[in-house]
Amino acid sequence: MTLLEVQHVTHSYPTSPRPVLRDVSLEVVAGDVVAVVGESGCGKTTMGRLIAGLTEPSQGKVAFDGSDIWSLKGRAKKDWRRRVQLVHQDPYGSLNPGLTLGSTLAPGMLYHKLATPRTVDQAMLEVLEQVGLDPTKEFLQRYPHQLSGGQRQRLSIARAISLRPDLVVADEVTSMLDVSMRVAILDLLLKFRAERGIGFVFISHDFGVVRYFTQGGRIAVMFFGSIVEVGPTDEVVTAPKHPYTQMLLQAIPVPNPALARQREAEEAAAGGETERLIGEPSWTGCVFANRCPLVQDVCRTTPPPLQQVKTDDGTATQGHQAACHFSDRIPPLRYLAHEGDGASNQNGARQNGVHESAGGSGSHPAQASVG
Ligand SMILES: Nc1ncnc2c1ncn2[C@@H]1O[C@H](COP(=O)(O)OP(=O)(O)OP(=O)(O)O)[C@@H](O)[C@H]1O
Repeated sequence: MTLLEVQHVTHSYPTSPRPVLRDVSLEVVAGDVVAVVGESGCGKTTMGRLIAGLTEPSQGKVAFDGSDIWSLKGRAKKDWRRRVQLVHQDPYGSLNPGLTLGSTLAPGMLYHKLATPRTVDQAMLEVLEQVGLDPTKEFLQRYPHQLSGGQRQRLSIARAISLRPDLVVADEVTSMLDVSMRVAILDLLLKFRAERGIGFVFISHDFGVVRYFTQGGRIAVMFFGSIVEVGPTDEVVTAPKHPYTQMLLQAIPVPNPALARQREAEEAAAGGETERLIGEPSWTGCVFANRCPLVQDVCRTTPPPLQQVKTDDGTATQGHQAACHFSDRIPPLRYLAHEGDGASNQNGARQNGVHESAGGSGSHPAQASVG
């Protein structure tokens, strides 16, 4: 069942010279996880705010459970407000410093009738326990500044989860945490996904984190307000069909030192990646044309539509789309970030003080960053 539909959304801020989102569409099925990944300023947070109903799109529609969220009224609106929750990048900014933890959690549960004044204390203690915080009445008396960064993020998650949402928009939820906390927070969210079937729109600039969180889900890659590739996580990370996705993946550090040195040498011989990574977007043809290593004349004049990619045997891959005139000519990835990472990834996890459960898959979120 489709829970969320972003349909042809274009969005401009009054002060922005160009739209910050351009004809963006995205679907999230109930219980599914879809990541939006791209470099800083590409429009990810704007997308999250539109989905959470904090910003109204200039054009296009955001629909939840089949209804345009901006047409909802009365009980349906109240219900939608509970069912879609946003967890921010900055737990410091999203929590009221003047409210105790109890006063932070209780009002939402009472307003949505998920607890009564008699049961709310017990309900809050249960939520604290579920997110790994101290489930005691004394803890509920604390203020946000008395918590560590990781505890504050757990509290933000508690506030969202306490309302029993169907969809959580998680916007850069680990970016302000040190590496030792990242995996724990990601695993906590994944636990809620597995146990409660909560769907996620997971926003991050960090492809390593995205790959870890969206196993079995989907990834949408955004470049300057446009989705340039979307598809199942496995396919996008192993066989990207847009040069920008490929660039982001190639930027993930390779844990194997010999491979890393080889890659550096090849990049230096090819003139380096830096020039390409700082090129301005093109506004006439393909948005990526000015940075693209494969650019052709047509790319500078004609924007490529987001369309089904072809697999090697010529069949279209269900749900894997790319906006590139030459997506069938993208060469295979030269270096996969999980290559040769068995022991070295675990060593990296130890060095970084991160527990090892995330290292074995070769997609350790402490090791990869883009943008
Ligand atoms: N309220 C606003 N008013 C005007 N411009 C804005 C506003 N919010 C964001 N922008 C601009 O819109 C563009 C997209 O910003 P957005 O925060 O959505 O991107 P992002 O990918 O989340 O980046 P970051 O990770 O740095 O937050 C940027 O150029 C930004 O400067």
